[in-house]
Amino acid sequence: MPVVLVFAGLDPSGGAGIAADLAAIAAQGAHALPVVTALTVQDHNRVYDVVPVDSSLLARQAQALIDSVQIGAVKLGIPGNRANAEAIAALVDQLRRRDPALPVVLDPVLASGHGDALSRGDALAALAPLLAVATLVVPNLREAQELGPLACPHVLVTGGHGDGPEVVNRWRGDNQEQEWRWPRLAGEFHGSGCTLAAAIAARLALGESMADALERAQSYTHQSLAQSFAIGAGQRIPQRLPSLL
Ligand SMILES: Cc1ncc(CO)c(N)n1
Repeated sequence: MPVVLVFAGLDPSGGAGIAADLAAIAAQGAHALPVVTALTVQDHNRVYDVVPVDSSLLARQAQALIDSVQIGAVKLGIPGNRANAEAIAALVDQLRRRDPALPVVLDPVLASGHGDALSRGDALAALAPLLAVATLVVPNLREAQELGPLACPHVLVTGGHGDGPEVVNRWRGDNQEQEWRWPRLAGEFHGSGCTLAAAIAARLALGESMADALERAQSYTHQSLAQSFAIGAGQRIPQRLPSLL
C-alpha cells in the first residue's frame, strides 16, 4: 500500500487540515500517516486559536513511523510555528538520505480564507524551512504573491481565490509548464487547498508522474467541491469520499 506521511493541524470541523488529508489520501487508494502539528480552535468559517504541538513530541511521532514504514510521499500542511517547521524539515532531510527522489508536497498556508492566523508567530518565517525541502508547492494566488519567487522544483498556483468564470491553475515544473481551467463553482469551500495538496501527494506516492498526479488530483478536487455539503451557514465542506462522489 502506498503511504503518505502527513504533517498538518487538527481542524475539529473536519473540513480542513489533517481530517481533510486523511479522506483525500484514502480516496486516491493510499494510506495516510497523520502526524498532528497543532490543535486549532475553529469552525468551518473562522479560526479562533492555534496551539502548536511540542516539537520534540512531533519529531518522536514521525520518527517511530520513519523507522518502520516505507514512506512514498510527504504532505506538509500548517507547521503551527517555526520550531515545528524546523523539526519537520530535519525529518524530511533524514527521509531524503534514504530516498533522494521522495516527493514532498507543501500547502503553504499563510492564513485562513478569512485571513485568520494559522500560525503562532510569523507565518512567513515558519514556512521558510518547509519551502527549502518541498519538491512541489501549491500556493493560491494570494499566497503566491506574498511568498514571491519560489525556488522549488515545481509550483502549482491555484486560482480558486480569483474571479471570472473559470478557475485557472498554473504549473511551472523543471522544464514543463501547463495550465488547467475548471468551471468556477458557486459558493466558498473549507479545506479545498488541503484536499488538492493531499490528493497530489497520494498520487505521487502511487508512482504517477507529476503531470498525471496534478491533473487527476485537480479533477478529484473539482468533483469534491461540486458535490460539497453544508454543515451550517457559510463555507461548504468538500465531499471527499469516492463512494459518494
Ligand atoms: C488545521 C488547518 N489547516 C489548514 C487550514 C486551511 O484551510 C485550516 N483552516 N486548518
